[in-house]
Amino acid sequence: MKNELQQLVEKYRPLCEQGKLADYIPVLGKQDPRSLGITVMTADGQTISAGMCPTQFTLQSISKVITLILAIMDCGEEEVFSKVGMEPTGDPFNSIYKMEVFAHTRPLNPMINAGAMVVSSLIKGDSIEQKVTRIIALVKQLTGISQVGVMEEVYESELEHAHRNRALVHIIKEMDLIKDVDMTLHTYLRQCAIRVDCEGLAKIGLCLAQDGKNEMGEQIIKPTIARLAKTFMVTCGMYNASGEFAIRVGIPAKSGVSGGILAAVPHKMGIGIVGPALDQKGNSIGGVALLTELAKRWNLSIF
Ligand SMILES: NC(=O)CC[C@H](N)C(=O)O
Repeated sequence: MKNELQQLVEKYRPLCEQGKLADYIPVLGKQDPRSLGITVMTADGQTISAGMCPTQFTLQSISKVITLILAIMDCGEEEVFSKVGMEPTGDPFNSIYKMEVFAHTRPLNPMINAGAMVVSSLIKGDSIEQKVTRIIALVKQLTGISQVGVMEEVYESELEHAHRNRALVHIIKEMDLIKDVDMTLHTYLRQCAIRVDCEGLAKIGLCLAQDGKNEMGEQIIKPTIARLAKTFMVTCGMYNASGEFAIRVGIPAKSGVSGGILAAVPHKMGIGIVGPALDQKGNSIGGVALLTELAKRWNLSIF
């Protein structure tokens, strides 16, 4: 298995040169575009890693899955879904288009930036710090990494250029979906800058794959919430490439502009990938290719 993974990483590493770093967050533009790595953690207890990847990277949009889980734990499904919908948009993650043109009363889903900011505002805590500490606590519990924290450099870098997210947070304020604009924006940007590694992502994936039970068999997330998270990953997890990804790969997955991909193969394995060079829709170009071939070889599609 290790050799096979290593060969696949080597096969797709050259493809990374065709991708582009997410330089709209300047610090992310400094990553090595040729790095690509993967960790697979199986339900029967094996952990296999291959490739070369940054030892640590930020969750970015992958954090949207974690905060959705936490907000539902905190407030319940009913309250969360009174403020954010369940439908894919078919638009880029930071698009303002549908928020405006169709005068929706709430963002279409929790995996786009507007929806994720509404979700972050629902997390219990009286300050940015309290909310983010609770998000980090869940990430620690899920990944088993004790050193989880915010990569301040990435947070600062994004904050300086967060014009579109500032626009979106004001739109959701106007819709009366959040109370505090600054608290919401900063909580969201800090959750995006939480540091993880490939193994951590694979662990989160395995926990979701096992209906909320971690590798020790402890129930960390209720099965109903784990199911909900996986369903959103299938319908909206890969931005406006989610349809094609479901057909070609067929695994619940969530990507981030750091090049990370979190994937959960029900009852089989969790997969963590990072490859910072992105395709046009913002997904890791090498990571998606790697996962596509892996899904075929190992027959991983849930469909
Ligand atoms: N797709 C992403 O990973 C986007 C996350 C990023 N922090 C942003 O809001 O733009």
